[in-house]
Amino acid sequence: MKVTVAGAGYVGLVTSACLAEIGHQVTCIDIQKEKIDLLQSGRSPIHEPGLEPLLEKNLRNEQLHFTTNPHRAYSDADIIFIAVGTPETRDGSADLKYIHVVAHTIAHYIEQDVIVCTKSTVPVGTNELIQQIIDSRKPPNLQVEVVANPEFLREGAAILDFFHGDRIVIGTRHPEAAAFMEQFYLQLNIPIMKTDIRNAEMIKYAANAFLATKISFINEVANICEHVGANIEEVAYGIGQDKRIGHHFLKAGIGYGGSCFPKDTKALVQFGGNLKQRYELLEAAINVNKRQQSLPVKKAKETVGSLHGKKIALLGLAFKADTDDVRESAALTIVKELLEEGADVTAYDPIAIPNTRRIVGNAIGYTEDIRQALQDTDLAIIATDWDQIKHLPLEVYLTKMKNPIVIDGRNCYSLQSIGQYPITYLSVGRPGHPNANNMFE
Ligand SMILES: NC(=O)c1ccc[n+]([C@@H]2O[C@H](COP(=O)([O-])OP(=O)(O)OC[C@H]3O[C@@H](n4cnc5c(N)ncnc54)[C@H](O)[C@@H]3O)[C@@H](O)[C@H]2O)c1
Ligand SMILES: O=c1ccn([C@@H]2O[C@H](COP(=O)(O)OP(=O)(O)O[C@H]3O[C@H](CO)[C@@H](O)[C@H](O)[C@H]3O)[C@@H](O)[C@H]2O)c(=O)[nH]1
Repeated sequence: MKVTVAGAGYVGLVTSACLAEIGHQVTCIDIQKEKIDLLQSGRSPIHEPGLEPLLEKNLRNEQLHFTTNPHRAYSDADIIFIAVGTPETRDGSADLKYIHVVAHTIAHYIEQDVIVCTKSTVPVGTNELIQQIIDSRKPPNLQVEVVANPEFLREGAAILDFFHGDRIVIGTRHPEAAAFMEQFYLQLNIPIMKTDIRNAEMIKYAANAFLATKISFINEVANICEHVGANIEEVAYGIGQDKRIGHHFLKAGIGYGGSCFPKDTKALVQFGGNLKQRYELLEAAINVNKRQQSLPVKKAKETVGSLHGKKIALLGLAFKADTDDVRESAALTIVKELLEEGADVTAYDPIAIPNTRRIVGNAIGYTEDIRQALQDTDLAIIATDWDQIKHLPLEVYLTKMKNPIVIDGRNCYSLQSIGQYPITYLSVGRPGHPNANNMFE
């Protein structure tokens, strides 16, 4: 089948590479020429495990093409996936400007009947708007059916999620389009849920809101654990054993980041606000997350006093391991706060330095050598649970740092192993925190 994917970002590239891999003829279009030039040379603009080999292979065997030419992309497509960005506007709502442009472009260039499938995360009602834009501008003899098909992939595990997702959601009012989509995805052998457009749109926001709330919930519990001398890892395991709760997404830390949870939770709150329907639980989850991202610097000040002139190693910049994405990363909040305190910061990350430098510039130092980052420092803050950090021999903190004080925002080390070294160690929701006390005393 001839498939076109609009947008060569995370979702667009993973969708393009995976659909080519299962035998479709895929054309991926983007408006950024540099991105398309890079992709045509077989290189990926993003770091995603397993993506580059799939891109290379399918480019070579001509299953996959990249273009900036809308006529080439849209005129003879059987199915078009929209995967353009829906970033956050100043008030937190989703900015639909890329969606509007792509809908206009599709209407202008199509030359045959086509299904248009929206993978971008869009507020309820947007797919109906896309349908209206296309219907009012397309050649009158052509039939276009817009389907909501939200994407649930995680960065760092995106290829795995494409082939082994928990479900595929297909939202359409049109039985033939639903049957077409079901057939299209059949070979993936993933449970398919067919529903209407608005339900599909809402499912995506509700899923992200639930997961973000689960993280803020466990972080709240972690903060209480710190003050009563309990251990959040034991507590999370204990509650997760209840099948109704489950073990996933109960890892306490310095909050969620990335391109989705922060943006989609704010969009849902804003969306509710427009309907005069406050979403108070989600507002609280967002506020808890904000506070959580500020915990490392707060703990640093409580431990060493003024940070002015202190030499600090920031270990990890990406919003989570296995990605070079720093969008809404807790590390960026930490950098901002450390700079406000007048600290001298050197950041380590195996792959996210270029993306960070684009935002932060040279206000901090950077290194891909973790030992160099720690050299002669007064304090280290861990912001990402990279394997390189988790597997660092703990002696390195003693041999490299001026003062071995480690504030671990991702609970990278077991208390047992860290306890064998004279390191001042503060993690999230585990004993050893100086504020710990016995509430029953
Ligand atoms: N990143 C994720 O893990 C993820 C997962 C699920 C859903 N989503 C959602 O998918 C959408 C895309 O996310 P992303 O992270 O891939 O975005 P992104 O910002 O990385 O990429 C979007 C791409 O679309 C391109 N684009 C903009 N207008 C275009 C047009 N008219 N024609 C062709 N290309 C155009 C941009 O140049 C950019 O390369 C968003 O709505 C996001 O919320 C993202
Ligand atoms: O127990 C946990 C799990 C995650 N996180 C943090 O939460 C953030 C998001 O992690 P994750 O969900 O793994 O990454 P994303 O790639 O942002 O994926 C989320 O956002 C995507 C975009 O909408 C969805 O498609 C995915 O289903 C959804 O998991 C990261 O900062 C993690 O460090 C925690 O702090 N504790």
